[in-house]
Amino acid sequence: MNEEQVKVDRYAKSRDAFAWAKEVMPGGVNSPVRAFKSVAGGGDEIVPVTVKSGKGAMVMDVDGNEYVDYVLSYGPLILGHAPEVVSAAMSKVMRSGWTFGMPTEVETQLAQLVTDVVPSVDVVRFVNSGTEAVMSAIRLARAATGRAKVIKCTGCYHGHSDSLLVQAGSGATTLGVPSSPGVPEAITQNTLLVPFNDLVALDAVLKEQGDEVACFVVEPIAGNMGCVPPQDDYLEVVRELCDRHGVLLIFDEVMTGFRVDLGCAQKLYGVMPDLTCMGKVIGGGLPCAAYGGREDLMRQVAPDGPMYQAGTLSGNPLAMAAGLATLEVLRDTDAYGVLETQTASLELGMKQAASDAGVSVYTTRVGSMFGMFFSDKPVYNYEDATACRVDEYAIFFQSMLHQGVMLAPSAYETWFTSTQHDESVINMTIDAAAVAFKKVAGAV
Ligand SMILES: Cc1ncc(COP(=O)(O)O)c(C=O)c1O
Ligand SMILES: N[C@H](C=O)CCC(=O)O
Repeated sequence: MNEEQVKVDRYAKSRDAFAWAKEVMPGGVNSPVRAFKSVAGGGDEIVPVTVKSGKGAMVMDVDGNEYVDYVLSYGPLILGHAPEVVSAAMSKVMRSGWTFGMPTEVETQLAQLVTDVVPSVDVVRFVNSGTEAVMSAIRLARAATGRAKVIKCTGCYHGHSDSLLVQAGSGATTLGVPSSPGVPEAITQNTLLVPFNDLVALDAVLKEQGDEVACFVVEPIAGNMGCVPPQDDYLEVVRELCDRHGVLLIFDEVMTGFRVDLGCAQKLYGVMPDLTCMGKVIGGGLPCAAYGGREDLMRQVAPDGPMYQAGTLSGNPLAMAAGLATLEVLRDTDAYGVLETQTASLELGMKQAASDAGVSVYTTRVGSMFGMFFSDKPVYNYEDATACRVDEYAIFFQSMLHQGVMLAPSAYETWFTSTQHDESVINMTIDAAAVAFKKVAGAV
């Protein structure tokens, strides 16, 4: 599509849909990043695309435009949109009732699979969102240690619970709201911050306040300031430092869990946390998350123990069935091999296209998590990530959108691929990127 065709409004129905949405929802959305605010400065007047349907690697909007999707609902859809096997599993549940507030066999089946494949998880509790999973794991860490303080990394995002909404990544960075009004200082004063990938800073905080710290919570691969993998032996040394100070280590694997390996990032890197938070892929695209870990810790959760945590829809049969069907495919097929090959060729193609256009980018990748920073330098932490040229990302995003490639509407989100992102859609993406990089080069 050329520039003139783009000007003929191919987003007319999305524009109308969004105008209506804005009247009745804050910003017209139910999660801030969806509002396209941080990519509005790319030269064109754009509105968030309103989606009608999705199949495989593609999403379709209300105007009938099709896009190769690298958002994938921010990670859950590792098998692509509407895979038959997941839809069949959900249909079965739909015929026999989908919430009871009583135990069902499907939740135990999913719990069994999770505890079988995630090395550090002996016992698991299902909840409805990643936010709840991390909030509950921290409550458990505080209950188990009798300590109040929590250490988190700048730029890591652990959901929107009050005590963790401090220098958080994702939408909080995108919108320039490092911490939100409405969170009293009394709540965040127990949250200590260190940069990701910085062992010296963690060591220093632990030496000073370690005996007051309940846990260090970290994304093993940071995915909410773009995709930032851990350096060399970062996670191993983190484990040692936590042990030295009696501090529990919580891996927030809401994004990485079942995405980078069936055994999650902990298996990939061979470092075992005390508690693990899971979300996204574990529910196959339905609202579902979980926290789990060492038996002695998890037995402190009510009703086995005193740490209270509950949920009306927790372990919801529809979500359990979708999650179980998804994880079974991941366990029984070469899904991770396919994802690795396809995403490696995406990375290679993007680097080449950028270099051909003379645009400097720094790419990162772990399996099907991909990051591309408009930067001359490597990105190891939040400071590096926020120094990138986000204005160039906005131009790139808009050009990709017009050419039928849906990227996250923020420079600080990870790109995801699915098993359905085959050679043809990857090649189409790389061709579009060649045009988009030229547009960036022309604009600067
Ligand atoms: C690493 C991480 N933790 C926690 C969350 C919060 O999960 P949710 O949005 O399901 O509450 C997210 C994503 O939003 C995430 O990426
Ligand atoms: N980065 C967030 C989760 O991983 C994106 C989801 C959201 O905030 O809507």
